[in-house]
Amino acid sequence: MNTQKTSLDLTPFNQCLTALSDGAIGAAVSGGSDSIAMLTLLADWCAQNERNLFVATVNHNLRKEAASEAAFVAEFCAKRGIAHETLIWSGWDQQGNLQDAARNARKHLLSQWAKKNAIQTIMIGHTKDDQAETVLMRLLRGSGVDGISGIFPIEVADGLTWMRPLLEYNRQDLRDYLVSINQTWVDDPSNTETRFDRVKLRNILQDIKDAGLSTHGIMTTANNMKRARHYLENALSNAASDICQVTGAGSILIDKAKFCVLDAELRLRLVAHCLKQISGGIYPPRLNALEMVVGRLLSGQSASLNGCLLRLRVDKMIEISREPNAMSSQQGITNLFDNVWEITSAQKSSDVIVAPLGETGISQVTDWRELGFSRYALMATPAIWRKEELIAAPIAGMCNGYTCRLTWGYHEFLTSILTH
Ligand SMILES: Nc1ncnc2c1ncn2[C@@H]1O[C@H](COP(=O)(O)OP(=O)(O)OP(=O)(O)O)[C@@H](O)[C@H]1O
Repeated sequence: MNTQKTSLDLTPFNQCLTALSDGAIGAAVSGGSDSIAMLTLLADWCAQNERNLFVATVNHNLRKEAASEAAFVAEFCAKRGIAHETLIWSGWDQQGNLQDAARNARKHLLSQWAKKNAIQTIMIGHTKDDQAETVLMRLLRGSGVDGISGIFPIEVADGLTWMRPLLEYNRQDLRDYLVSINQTWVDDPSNTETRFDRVKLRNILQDIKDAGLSTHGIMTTANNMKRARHYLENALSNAASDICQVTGAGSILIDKAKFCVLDAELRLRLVAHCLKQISGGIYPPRLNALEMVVGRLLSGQSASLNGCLLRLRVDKMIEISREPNAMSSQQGITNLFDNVWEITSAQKSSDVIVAPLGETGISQVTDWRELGFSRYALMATPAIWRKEELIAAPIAGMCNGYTCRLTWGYHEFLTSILTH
């Protein structure tokens, strides 16, 4: 246990860390007060518990001060002998919501960094204030039970554990603590830019507090919703084990007759979970898009969402499969393909391209019908190409020295329904 004398009650922090598994710990640190407070506490905890700590700062390349903020974190780490890396994002295409795009990119960069350093758990500095802002924002957007249950102290996504050890702390208390130990931080000017919804809500929450009202009820609501969410996830897990099958071609089959009589909430959840599983997406689809897709399925029509195709087959099964045009091709056989396929080969393979089999590929494969997989599912399985020439399509039965394995199956599909 951390025994350092501070004005801060370390019980919630230490309690959260009891759930840590072995191995290296990563921390996402922007240089702001929340993540610097987290880093300060973590550095002490890791030193006392002889654990390896790695720190990353994402430079979103959106403000000129970002490089000096990353340097501030790097300097903090250098003084303490902690490994630090700055991860640079240069990918905003000026489309959609900038804050959402930056958050998604950050999560992706942090995941890659963690995998490179064999980090199992990434610490994030979200606080009670972030929780209140998030719940309010989701209320305004019309979220369901999951959204209103807010952010979780521990979450598993993209093969990693994301931990928020400061979720029980107020930002002001963390700042007071930093001041008390003479630790500075950097203030990100975009945290006060009122063009962002989150900043508007932050100011509204402050007005509520200034008016003498407590915002604590927001946390209570979030916790009540978490309980309801837990119940719904269990119900979904039971329903999915009854009506779903996972195919070896990476698609999921749902018995349409049973789907139609399923509770409306469970129908939405089931489709969302299938999409998340198949596309490897970190974020679930938006509720209104999901409702539209479920409506189409109930009336026997096909739909497309989150890079997946949903269609009714002649055998009255709904099949959800990946869409080939949503998958990126890959030079050589290096990482997982489309996040889910593991490909191996005995021969040198740096000159080949891995891309979905697609229309062009499947027309060159004989006997695929005998394998029992649908054409749509097979077209979204990996194929090995040399220029335009198809070399192998292992799942479609054309191996030529290559093997291909789906990294998830029925068991993973069911267990990942239960998020906590
Ligand atoms: N640029 C970044 N690099 C690394 N981690 C980041 C970055 N931005 C945010 N994070 C992580 O996500 C958490 C929540 O981010 P958010 O944007 O809500 O920041 P915040 O509430 O202003 O926190 P902070 O005061 O630490 O910047 C941060 O505490 C930190 O752990």
